[in-house]
Amino acid sequence: MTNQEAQERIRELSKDLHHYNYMYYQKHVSVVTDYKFDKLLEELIDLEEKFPQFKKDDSPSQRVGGTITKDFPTIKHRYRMLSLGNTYSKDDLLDFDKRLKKLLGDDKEIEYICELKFDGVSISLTYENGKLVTAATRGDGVQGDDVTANARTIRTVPISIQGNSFPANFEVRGEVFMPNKVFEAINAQRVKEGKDLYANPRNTASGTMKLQDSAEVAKRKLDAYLYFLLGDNLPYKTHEEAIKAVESWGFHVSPTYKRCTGIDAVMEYVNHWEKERKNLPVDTDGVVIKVNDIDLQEQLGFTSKSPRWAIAYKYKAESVSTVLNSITYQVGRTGSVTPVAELTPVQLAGTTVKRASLHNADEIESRLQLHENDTVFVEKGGEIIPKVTGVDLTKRAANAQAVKFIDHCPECGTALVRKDGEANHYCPNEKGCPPQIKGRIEHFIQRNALDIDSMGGETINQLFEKGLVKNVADLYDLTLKQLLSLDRFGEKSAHNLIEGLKQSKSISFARVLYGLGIRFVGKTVAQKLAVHFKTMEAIQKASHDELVAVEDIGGRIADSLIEHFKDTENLDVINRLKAAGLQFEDNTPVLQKDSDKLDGKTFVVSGTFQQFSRDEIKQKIEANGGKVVSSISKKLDYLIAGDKMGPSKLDKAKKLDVTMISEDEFVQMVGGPPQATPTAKSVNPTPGLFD
Ligand SMILES: NC(=O)c1ccc[n+]([C@@H]2O[C@H](COP(=O)([O-])OP(=O)(O)OC[C@H]3O[C@@H](n4cnc5c(N)ncnc54)[C@H](O)[C@@H]3O)[C@@H](O)[C@H]2O)c1
Ligand SMILES: [Zn+2]
Repeated sequence: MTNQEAQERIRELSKDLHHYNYMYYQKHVSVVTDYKFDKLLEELIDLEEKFPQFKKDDSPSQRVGGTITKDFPTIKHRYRMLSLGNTYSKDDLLDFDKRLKKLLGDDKEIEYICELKFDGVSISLTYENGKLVTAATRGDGVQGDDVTANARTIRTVPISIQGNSFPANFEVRGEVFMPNKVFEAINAQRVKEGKDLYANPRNTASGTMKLQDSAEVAKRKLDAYLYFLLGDNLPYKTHEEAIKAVESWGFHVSPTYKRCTGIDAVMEYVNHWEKERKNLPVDTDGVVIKVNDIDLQEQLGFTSKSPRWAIAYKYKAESVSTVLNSITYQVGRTGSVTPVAELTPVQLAGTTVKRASLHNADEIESRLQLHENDTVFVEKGGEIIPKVTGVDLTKRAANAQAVKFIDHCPECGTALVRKDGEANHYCPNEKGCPPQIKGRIEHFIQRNALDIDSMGGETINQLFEKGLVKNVADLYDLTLKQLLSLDRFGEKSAHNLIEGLKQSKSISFARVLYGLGIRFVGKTVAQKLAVHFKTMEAIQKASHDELVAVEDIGGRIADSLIEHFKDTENLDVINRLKAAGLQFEDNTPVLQKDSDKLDGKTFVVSGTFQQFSRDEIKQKIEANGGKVVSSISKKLDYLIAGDKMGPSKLDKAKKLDVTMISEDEFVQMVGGPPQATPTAKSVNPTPGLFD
């Protein structure tokens, strides 16, 4: 390779790697596989070693890959957060062990701690006097994003540590991840909603940690494993002791770590988990091998990017090649079109793979540049949904045609549209496109909406095919006779369905509104709209300004509502549902505002009370302008402590110095029990459930 070629290649590699880093850390998207990324980085490091004159200070080989964003305040790390040297080769592990022995000038077997390498996002948590004060992402290693509010939603991250055997100031580091079960459930829900699938748990976890709304983060049920303790003058001599201490303070430490003396024992651990890791509830992409003795760690020190006393051995994602037979296109409830690769069946990581996700047009035409009958590589992205990762160009026929994304809906023939800035194509034929119509009916009858569980997908199919149901209002015109004309539909099923429809007439307005499937009107939004406007009529009449004045209703939602009500067919459906007797008025009792005495104050209610039920006390707080929250934090104004309050609540409140008041003190604050509420008390049978 000439100097010029090397310079050119280094420039090219640096540019690509910078781009992949940007996409991975900022956009939570893997443009290439980790394996490919690591190989390119290795090539760059290699070239820079041979041609050091072309190595730049800002080369991806010299810096931790992440960056900070402008969406969050920045936190400067007290101790730099580094990356790890990594390898896919077992020989390199032997070299690593040899290198360390040489550096230490001692031939004695080294004691290592092996841990699994969890595939998520790194997090740094700092504690002062046992209280969580900050949580930061790794960022560029020097400073990271302040994601404290989001980290607080992770149930296994203690906000306050029990006991008193911990250092006054310390930092713990670990990995925030999304358990595979949670990831699958989220994707299953997205399928139902006709939305794009998330690619893998790691990117979903990293995207989730960067959400602005921590209530949304809480719903995503992230978890965290901690694996590193830092602080000044800590008493621990080994990494293992430190980890055990971290565990004893109530942090979530994966029990999979193991002390291994000598590299042979390390190899055994690596080999054991290569298969076994597939049974874990979380993705792992390798093993991290750390020198156990902290003195030795200090002797070995760091390079610019990673500690010399640790290395990551990464398992190669299993990949197979197979033939792409065709591409099919699925149209979801919202009209979004998802391409799916139909493959010659092949065995992969224990299952037969026949289909793989292709995401969108860019994936097909730009990233993969698929041609007909290509031989493609398939990997299990995050071990779950198989994914086409690349094309074996050596097997491509000379005359193969490039695949073009369809331009018309495969279901109804309407020209597809793609909105600016969106990756997906949509079929705009909302009213006439069968999967969209059927999808809307499925949405309407689901458990969170009208809850008509006597009706399944197959029934909807038949009703649609026979022309009996074209929209949700048609459901209420169905007759017993029509139902009995359906295949495999007996008396009993027919009666059940009619009964289900009848019962749905008492379902609350908020759920009916949600069931209509208006774009962007999810469960919470529907609830807010129903409570605020009380009637469908009022919502229909509301102006854009009036809509966005409601808490949590943004411009996009308002636009969508206004758009929906402009359509005469939609109005017709609403009117027919009304005529059929469905609820279009909110009848949750009107809360009378007593005063503004508690304006801006937050409360946690815990235990049981003499004069109030918990719901009453909550109503009273709100009626006086206060807000009820569910968890005790430093920022909390008052904890109203009743009888049988949970001891952990009490402890926490004391630790955080939260003001605790009794029921009587609360009554004095607002004056008298609520007038509007009935006398019968609904005592909460399980104290602690509410808070
Ligand atoms: N596919 C892509 O486009 C793309 C782009 C950028 C980076 N990446 C991937 O990310 C890697 C670089 O990321 P990185 O710098 O975080 O390095 P890394 O993933 O190789 O290792 C360091 C990280 O491992 C994590 N970790 C998990 N378990 C751990 C444990 N038990 N002990 C210590 N650390 C543990 C920590 O978060 C730590 O920051 C690349 O090697 C590549 O595989 C992929
Ligand atoms: Zn269509």
